[in-house]
Amino acid sequence: MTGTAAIIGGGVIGGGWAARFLLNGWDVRAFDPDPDAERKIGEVLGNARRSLPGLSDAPLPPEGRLSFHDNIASAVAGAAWIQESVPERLDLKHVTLAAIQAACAETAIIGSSTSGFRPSQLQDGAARPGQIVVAHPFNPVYLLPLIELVPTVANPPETVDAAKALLTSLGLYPLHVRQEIDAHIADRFLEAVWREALWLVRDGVATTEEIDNAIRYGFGIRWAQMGLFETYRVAGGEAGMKHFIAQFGPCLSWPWTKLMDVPELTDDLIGRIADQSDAQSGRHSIRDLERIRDNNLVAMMRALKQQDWGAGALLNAHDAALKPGAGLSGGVDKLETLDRLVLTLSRAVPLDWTDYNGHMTESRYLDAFASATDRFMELIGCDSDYIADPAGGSYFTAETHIRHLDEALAGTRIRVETQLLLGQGKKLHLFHRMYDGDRLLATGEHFLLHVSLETRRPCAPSAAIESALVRLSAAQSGLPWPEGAGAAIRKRS
Ligand SMILES: NC(=O)C1=CN([C@@H]2O[C@H](COP(=O)(O)OP(=O)(O)OC[C@H]3O[C@@H](n4cnc5c(N)ncnc54)[C@H](O)[C@@H]3O)[C@@H](O)[C@H]2O)C=CC1
Ligand SMILES: C[N+](C)(C)CC(=O)CC(=O)[O-]
Repeated sequence: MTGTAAIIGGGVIGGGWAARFLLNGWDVRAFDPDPDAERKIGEVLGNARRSLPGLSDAPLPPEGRLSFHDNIASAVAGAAWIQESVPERLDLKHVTLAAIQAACAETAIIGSSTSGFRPSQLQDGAARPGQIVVAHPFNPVYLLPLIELVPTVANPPETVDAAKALLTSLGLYPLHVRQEIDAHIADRFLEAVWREALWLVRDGVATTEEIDNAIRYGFGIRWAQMGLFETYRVAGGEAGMKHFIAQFGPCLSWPWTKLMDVPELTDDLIGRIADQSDAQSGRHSIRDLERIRDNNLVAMMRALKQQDWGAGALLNAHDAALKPGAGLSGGVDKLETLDRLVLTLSRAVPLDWTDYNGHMTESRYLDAFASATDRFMELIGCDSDYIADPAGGSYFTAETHIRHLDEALAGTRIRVETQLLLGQGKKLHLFHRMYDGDRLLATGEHFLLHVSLETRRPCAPSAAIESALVRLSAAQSGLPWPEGAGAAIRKRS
């Protein structure tokens, strides 16, 4: 699903929304009175371009077009989704929503990024309350999937369903908050933890760094994959959740927690927090910290993809839904249509594929070529069913030669085209070329043998695979022998 979105307010959050829409193929029309807005959104978009596309193992649609507008009326023209992300002041939100509704289509959905206001507060006095919902994101919006979608009874169910479908198509997870409350669900947690942390600093119990370490070396990692209740279920052991609550319930009462009291934000406390934060992180610029955060988030979420768990399972489901381009076999060729090189891989370079030289690291070239080979095997019929069949077999790689010809940076959209050099009996000789547009980045030459998975010895493939190879050899017979094929590393004079 693509279309046109309007972003009203292009700061930290509006910029993130713009990037999320653009990189999922939507055109974005932005309005922000700040003369620096274009630069700021451009910087957020730069971070998003290097991190979001590679999070997906399927190709994202071509990037949409970003335009800047002098006023709200011009920005919202033709937009199917309008995201309001102006500062957190109710009077400003009301004025902004009124200006949006005066000019936008009645069918458009207006999402507000508000962290704390209830949707009924935003709808109060609106021309068409049913058009406005809370769509509360998490920073960075281009990477984190959670959106708290908070409607009221004024919103028709079709609007809520349409909002969910649209947000899901952007790779987001719309958590439908069924009962509106101040600060929704997630910010209630964040504020509770934040209050406790403020007390710990105020009382001199811990520094900002010690508090961050207490989170990131322990329960923070746990929360990222199982949340709170599943984590505590495990902690209850075989005796279960009731035992867990009986054992730890008494800890909830004073003096262990100060969650209900708010420490006074005196100049002294604010100064202490700012000084400690400078000592902890002042050596990094905010842009550096954003990049470090994005690298870590991508690496963690890609690890969760491998486990098909939590946010990783969500991302895998999104990959599968991307059309064309579901997983390994998506967005690439089908054998029936081939009379040329075979497109065997189309994806972006993930952040965790890059190294200390700032470009795609060497082992990932083999990773990409191995995926291309897997896809080629699928195309000729050596797919998971064939490999699982006791009478079947598989291909084992016997020799590989990779040439690194040009650099690929994080986010670069790469594709691999494959030439069949030999497909005869048990022998399979492939030549992969990796491109960024017309730029040849690398070649991979691979010699494989078809092997019986029972005897572990080379043997001829099935008749169906042999005939697919014959068809493909004939289709590619006019292609010249690739430059660089058959070459080894020669002694240089
Ligand atoms: N920063 C965060 O961590 C999160 C913030 N939010 C919510 O997102 C909203 C925006 O917050 P941030 O992006 O952090 O603030 P911000 O201060 O970074 O950006 C606000 C932007 O709105 C622009 N603006 C001011 N008046 C405007 C107007 N009349 N029309 C259009 N644009 C106008 C400003 O120039 C600025 O670029 C708030 O409602 C906030 O609660 C939601 C999730 C996380
Ligand atoms: C601090 N905050 C309330 C603005 C935070 C959020 O709304 C969500 C987030 O990204 O942490």
